[in-house]
Formats: sequence, structure tokens, C-alpha cells
Amino acid sequence: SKTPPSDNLTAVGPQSTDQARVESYDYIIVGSGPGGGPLAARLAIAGFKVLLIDAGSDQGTTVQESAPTLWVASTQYAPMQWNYFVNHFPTADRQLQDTKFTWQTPSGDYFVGPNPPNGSTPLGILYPRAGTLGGCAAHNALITIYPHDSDWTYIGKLTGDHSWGPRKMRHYFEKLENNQYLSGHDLSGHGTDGWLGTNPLDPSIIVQDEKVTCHATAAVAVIKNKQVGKTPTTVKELNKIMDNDPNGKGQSGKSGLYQVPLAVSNGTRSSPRDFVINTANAVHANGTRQYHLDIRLNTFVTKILFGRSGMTPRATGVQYLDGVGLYSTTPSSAAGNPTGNGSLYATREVIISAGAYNTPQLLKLSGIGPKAELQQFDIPVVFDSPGVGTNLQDRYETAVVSKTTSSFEILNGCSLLTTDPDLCLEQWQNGATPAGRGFYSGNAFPLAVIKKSSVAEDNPDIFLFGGPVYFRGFYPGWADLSNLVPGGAKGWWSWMVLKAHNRNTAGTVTLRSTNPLDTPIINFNFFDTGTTIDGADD
Ligand SMILES: Cc1cc2nc3c(=O)[nH]c(=O)nc-3n(C[C@H](O)[C@H](O)[C@H](O)COP(=O)(O)OP(=O)(O)OC[C@H]3O[C@@H](n4cnc5c(N)ncnc54)[C@H](O)[C@@H]3O)c2cc1C
Repeated sequence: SKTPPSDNLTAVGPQSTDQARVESYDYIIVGSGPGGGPLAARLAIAGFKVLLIDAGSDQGTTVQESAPTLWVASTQYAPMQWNYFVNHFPTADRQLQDTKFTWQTPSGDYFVGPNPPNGSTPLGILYPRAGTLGGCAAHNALITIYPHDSDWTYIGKLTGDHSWGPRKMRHYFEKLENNQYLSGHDLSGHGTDGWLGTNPLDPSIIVQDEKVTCHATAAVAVIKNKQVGKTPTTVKELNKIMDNDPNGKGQSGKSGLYQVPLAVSNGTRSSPRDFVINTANAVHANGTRQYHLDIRLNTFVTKILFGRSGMTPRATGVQYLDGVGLYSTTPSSAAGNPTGNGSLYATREVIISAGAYNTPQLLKLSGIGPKAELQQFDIPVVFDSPGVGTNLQDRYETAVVSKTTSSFEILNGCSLLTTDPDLCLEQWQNGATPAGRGFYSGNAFPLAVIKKSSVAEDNPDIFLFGGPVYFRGFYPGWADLSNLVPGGAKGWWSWMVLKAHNRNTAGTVTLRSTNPLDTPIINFNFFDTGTTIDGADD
């Protein structure tokens, strides 16, 4: 079960009446996702006074956040939902070729696809994010794949800091992982007492559905170019055709069919939210607080404050607005108005880990960014840094969906909270073991294929994950049961194809206005650089 929030969560929060609390910290960290959350916890454990700020609230005890399959529903769960609309391409004619292109109609509704009602405004492609404690790790698809060693070497080269090297980074993975699926097997390169639980969907659930094991058999036939023979009906038979553990030492470079390791602990989502809360709540034997980690929620940082040491600007604090659902990505049902404002200060560092869109936006609004762009908005330049808001990258995602006439039995009783009772939810809530908790203890995509495209260099560059739903990407309403299982026919299967080692570096985040509650303009400029050698044709 999930740890409920403690007093520390609002210790210096907007609702607090305890003004005697520390108002100056060693470190202030903005954003509690996988970037900021664990860092805040580690700094507090190391003995520093730390304030972690997030614009969102804590939804960690809700089923939307904690039941793994319900990540789907959580992307549409208003209390944590941040809807961005991004451009994949710079020109309208290329954008409009995507059938998921979304418009705002004159009545304020979303319209997806070509031929919107007259007077509609173009929005772009939905990019769901989570504004909540734990950041997007509170609603993401939980897939936990260890990076290639070449990624770490590359970062080491880029930064000139070789502590990013593969050997050192494997050590950090061992420290953070709580591996729960390899007990009794080779655990080298894994950890067992970290804060991040890892587990695939229990294989005994997969073998209950012959249609899923048929997909596994077919995948092996394609990627290994050999017939498997009999479709597996037992875990032992399934294990025989699957490759072992994609996260093992040296394994991440190998192609094959895998079960997807998930950020799941005993059937429940595992995320930085738990690490942060457990650190803030930790007490000594005598009941006093063990670490100084304060968490301020519903607090939207609008500006970084600077002092100067000589000619060099130094971040000393942040300005903020208090309130629920302030950012303009919040759906209207959950949006609110500011209830207060103020400033907070740090003696050592202010660390911005507000995600790939909000970090550059906040830096620019605070005067750090390309001079010409800042001057265009009359923002005083603190430091001319042309790289801020450039080099935005993502793994391009594309779906292959198929349909058969018979149903996936694995989905029986699962309604994604649209019926009361939702039988799969009941099983998840009442099951005594991960296997007993059923389908909702996985992320709905039980199979994964790792593969090399024709242009891959050293490592496989294609990651595919497959599951029994109609998933064609993100658009408003994508997670409605009627869209994932159209016509109620549970015979859909989707393989999502992700291109890793993307060579497109043309993505940008630029200011739309000086209002910090406005979203920036996000343009991925997909395929604009590196196109022909990028494996896109594959
Ligand atoms: C739908 C979806 C599915 C995904 N699936 C996977 C997956 O299966 N596996 C995987 O490895 N990755 C997945 N990802 C990606 C992964 O979740 C992100 O890479 C990761 O969360 C990024 O971490 P972060 O800390 O940089 O930012 P975020 O997680 O975005 O956290 C940023 C935090 O900053 C807060 N914030 C922003 N601006 C401000 C401000 N001005 N003031 C105060 N707080 C602010 C936000 O509220 C948020 O909590 C997925 C992402 C999405 C959106």
C-alpha cells in the first residue's frame, strides 16, 4: 500500500500556519519528477536543508496513479493532468497530415482530425504530462529500460565529466533498483534494496491468454526468423521463447523478445514520489525528524532570483504563486486562481528540474537564454545562453494496430474505471500476490521487442511494445475505453514502435509570452535534421 502524505508535505506549504519553519534552505529544487525528486531526497539524506517545490498536488494514493494499467486513465485524470499541444512539424501542411491534429472549437471543445467546425483554432498534437508530486513518473507507462552503455559514454564526452561513464552509472542503477523479478537468478548489475521497484507483469497472467502468447510466438518467428512450434501454455514454455531480462549487465545491447520491466513494486506503481515521501517522513527512534526535506506543493515558480558574485550571476531564490491548477495546461475542471505569492531563498543552489518544456521556459523568463529572444519580450538579460530551449529531442513513436474477430481473454472484467464495479480493479485491490492482482498490475503492454534498424550503429535502436488495445498515439480522449477498445470488440492489438538514438536535434522551446502561466511554443521539427540516415524509412 502507498504511504499517505505526512505533515511535512505541507510544512511550508500554502495551507501551513507554522511560519516558524525554516525559510532559508541549502538547496531549493523546483520539480519533483525523476530529475528533481530523487535529487532532493539524496541531498536531504546527505544532511542538507532542502526544499522541494512542485506546481501540482499529491495524487499518490489514488488508483489512477497507483494501479499500473490505470496509467492510461491517469493521463486524463484532471487533478494531475497537464495538456500540452505541441508541433511535430514547423508548417501547417505537414502538421495537418497527422489525423490526431487537434483544434479548439468555438464552443471550447476539442476536435480531433481534419475538417473542424468553422471558426476552430488549431492547437497541435496532444502531449500529456503530469503536474503532480513525482512529475510524469506519476502517470507514465512505467517501462524501465536500462540505457545503452554508449549513451553514458556519449554524455561523458559531451560534458567532459567522465563520472557519467557506464561503469559508474551501472553502480547508481544498482543503488536505486529494488529488483523483484530475478530472485534466484543472476542479479549482477541489479540492485535489491533501492527505492525503485522493478517487475514485469507476472508471466502466469500472460499464459492465461492464448492470443497474447500467439503474438509472442509470432514475434519470435519474425525477429529470429525461425518457427517456434507449439504456442506456450505454461510459464516454463513461455520463458523458453523469451529472452532474459533486457536490463542485465551487457544485455541492453542485445536484440530479442522480452517481457517489459516496469516501475512496479508488489503490483503497485513505484516512483520518485515514494522515495521523496519516505525521506520526508523518516524519523529517528525517538520520533524526531531524520532528514530536513520540506515539500511545498501547489506552488508554481514564476521566476528565479539572482544575486551577483563579482561579474557572475548566482541564483539565490525563487518567486512563486500559490494555488491549485494554475498552469494553463490544467483542464478547466481542475484549474484555479492564485491564492498567494512570495519568495524563498537558498544559500547553496537553486536547481531547476521542471521538465523538458518548463525548465527552458522558466530560465528564459528569468533572463537566461538567447539574448535576441529575451530582448524581443523586454526581459532583462542575466546571461546570454543561446542553447536554452534548443536541441529538444524525443523518440518518435508510431503504431501498428491489428484487429481479429476473437477477444483477448486477459481483458475480461477490465473497464478502466468506466463500470462500477470494475472487476479488474477489484482483483488488483484484493489480490494477495502480484500474480493474484491480475492484469492491472502491468501496464497493458506485456511484450517488448528490441531490434536493430538497417542504420543502427552499435546498439539496437528500435524498441517495440505490444498490448491488446487500439493505441494510435495521444489525442484528447485517447484513453477513453471506447477509443482503446472501439465497438467493445476486445480483439485489437497494437505494436508501438519507438525510435531510439534519434539524430534529429532541431526541436525548440520558445516563449509565447512573458506570462509564466502560458505554455511556451514547442516545436519538435521532427525529421528536419538527420532524416535520411535516421532509419525512419524502416
Ligand atoms: C504519457 C507518458 C508516458 C511515458 N512513459 C514512459 C515510460 O514508460 N518509461 C520511461 O522511462 N519514461 C516514460 N515517459 C517519460 C518520463 O516520464 C519523463 O522522461 C520523466 O518524467 C521526466 O522527468 P523530469 O523530472 O525531467 O520531468 P517531469 O517528470 O515532467 O517533472 C517535472 C515536474 O516539475 C513540475 N513543474 C514544472 N514547472 C514548474 C514550475 N514552474 N513550478 C513548480 N513546479 C513545476 C511539474 O509539476 C512536474 O511535477 C513518459 C512520459 C509521458 C508523458
